[in-house]
Amino acid sequence: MLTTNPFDDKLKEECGVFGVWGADQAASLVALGLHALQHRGQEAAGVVTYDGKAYHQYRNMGHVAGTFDKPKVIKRLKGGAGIGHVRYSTTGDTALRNVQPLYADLAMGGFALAHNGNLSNAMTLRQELNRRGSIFQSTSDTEVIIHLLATSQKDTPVDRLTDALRQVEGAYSLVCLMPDGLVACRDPLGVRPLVMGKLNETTVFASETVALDVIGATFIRDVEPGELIIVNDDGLRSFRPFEPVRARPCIFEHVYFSRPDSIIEGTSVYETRKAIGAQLAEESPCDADIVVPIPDSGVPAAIGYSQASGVPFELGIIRSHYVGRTFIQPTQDVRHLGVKLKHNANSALIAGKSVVLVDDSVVRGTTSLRLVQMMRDAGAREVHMRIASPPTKYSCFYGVDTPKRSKLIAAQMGIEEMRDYIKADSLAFITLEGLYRALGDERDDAAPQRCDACFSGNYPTSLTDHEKEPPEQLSLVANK
Ligand SMILES: O=P(O)(O)OC[C@H]1O[C@H](OP(=O)(O)OP(=O)(O)O)[C@H](O)[C@@H]1O
Ligand SMILES: NC(=O)CC[C@H](N)C(=O)O
Ligand code: SF4
Ligand SMILES: [Mg+2]
Repeated sequence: MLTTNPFDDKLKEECGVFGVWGADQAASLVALGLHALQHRGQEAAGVVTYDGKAYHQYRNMGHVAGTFDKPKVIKRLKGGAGIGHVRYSTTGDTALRNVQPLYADLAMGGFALAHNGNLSNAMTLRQELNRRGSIFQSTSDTEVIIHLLATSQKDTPVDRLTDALRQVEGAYSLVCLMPDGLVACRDPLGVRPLVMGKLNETTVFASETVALDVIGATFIRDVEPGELIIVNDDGLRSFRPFEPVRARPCIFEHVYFSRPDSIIEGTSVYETRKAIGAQLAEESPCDADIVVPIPDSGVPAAIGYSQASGVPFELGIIRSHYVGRTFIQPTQDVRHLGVKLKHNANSALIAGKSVVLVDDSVVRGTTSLRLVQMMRDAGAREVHMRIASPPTKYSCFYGVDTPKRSKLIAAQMGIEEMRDYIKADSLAFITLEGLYRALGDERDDAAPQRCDACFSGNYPTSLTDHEKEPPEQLSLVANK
C-alpha cells in the first residue's frame, strides 16, 4: 500500500532477528530460528542468504510457517550464510516494501540488514538524506542505515557501517550480511537483546536464546551493548566503535516480550517472572481463594504470586491456542474480538470463589475489563487484579508497540479510577522499585540501570523526531 504520507501508520510490537555464518544450508536454520522468534513479530518474515558470490532473498507477509516451511522457498535461498527477520512494524506501514531483511547493492557489494528496535531520529535523517538525493524504497526507519552506509566516506565496510550507526539514535539490535562477513551489532545502550551461539562450526546470532535451542546451538554469550561483531571464514572479531555509556536494556523484555524459556542477561525469563510475582505478592497481598493467571504471559508471575502467598494456583481461565496475541491485533474492535475468542472461564472452578487474577501488564485495559467481567459471569464472589509491572504510562520509541499516550489507560486514570473502570474489587500494580528488586537490583534513580521509560517516562536517548513541533514533525511519530 502506497500512502501519500509514508509515515502515517499505527505502531505495533516487536521484531526478531536471526543470522548464521558457516552452515551447510543457512536458509533451513534461519527458518527454524525465525519460527522460534515468531512471538516477536507476526506481520511479515524474510530471509536473505549469501553463497559466496550472490545474495538470494525471499520476503512475505504473514507468519514464518506458510512461507519458510516450503522446500522450494528454502531451495532458492542458497548459501552457508543467512539472516532473517520477523516483523512487527514500529515505523512504516505493514507492506512488502518494509519487510526485512532490507537489501541493497552498494558500491562495496551487497548489503542485507535485519533490525530489531526503532530509531528515534529516523525521520530527521531521512529528510536530510532526501535533500542529498537519496531515493528511499521503503517507509521503515531501518532504511536510513543503508543510505548512511552507502554515502559514508569511510574506507572499509565495517567503518562505513560504524559511521552510519554513530549518526542514528534509538534502539538497534542488528544482523547484517555483507562481503566482509556476518555482522551483529547492539546499540550502545543495549536496549534490545541479541545473543550469540555456536552449532559445530556455525556461528549463530539471535534475538533470544530460544532460537538457539530450536536448532540445537549452544549459547555462547550476549552481544554486549555497543559491541559490533564480524564473523567470516577467518574467524570472529569484536569491535567497540561507540563512546561507552551505561547500558539500559529494556525491562519490559523480562516482563512480557521474551519467551519464558529464554535466558536474557544471564537470567531465566521464567524465573524472573516468578520472582516478579513473588515481589507483587509481598507488596500487594490478597486474601483470595485462588490465584488465576491470565494466559499466556501472566502465568509465571501468577505461579510466583501463588508460591509466595500460599494462595493456591488454579487455571481459572483457559486459552485457545488458535488465537494470536491480542496486544498486536490491528484495531481495537479486533482486539476485543481477540480477547473473547482467546480466553474462556473455567466456570466449574470459579463459581463461588474469591479470585485474584494476575497479569503481566495493562496497556489499554481491554483484557482486564473483559476478564474481570468473565470471572463475574462465571460466578466469582470477588475478583481482585494484580499486575506484574508498574502502570504503563508512556509510549515506547524503541521498537515496541505501546499505543499513543491517550490510549494507555494508566496515562489517563489513577489506580482507583482504573479499578472502577475494570470493575475489580481491588487492583494493584508492582512498584518500579519492586520490579527492579525482582530482577536483583536496587533502582538507581539518578541513573537507572535499565530502560523503564514506559513506566517512568525516563527515556535513555533523545527523541529527536518526536520532539519536533508539528508540522515539521511528520506523522512518523504522530501516533504517539
Ligand atoms: O490492557 P490490554 O490492552 O488488554 O493489554 C494488556 C494485555 O496484552 C498482553 O497480552 P496478550 O493477550 O497480547 O498476549 P499473551 O497471550 O502473550 O499474554 C498482556 O499480557 C496483557 O494481558
Ligand atoms: N519492532 C521492530 O523491532 C521493528 C523494526 C523496524 N523499526 C521496523 O519497523 O521495521
Ligand atoms: S520504553 Fe518500555 S518497552 Fe520501550 S524499551 Fe523502554 S522499557 Fe522497553
Ligand atoms: Mg496477556
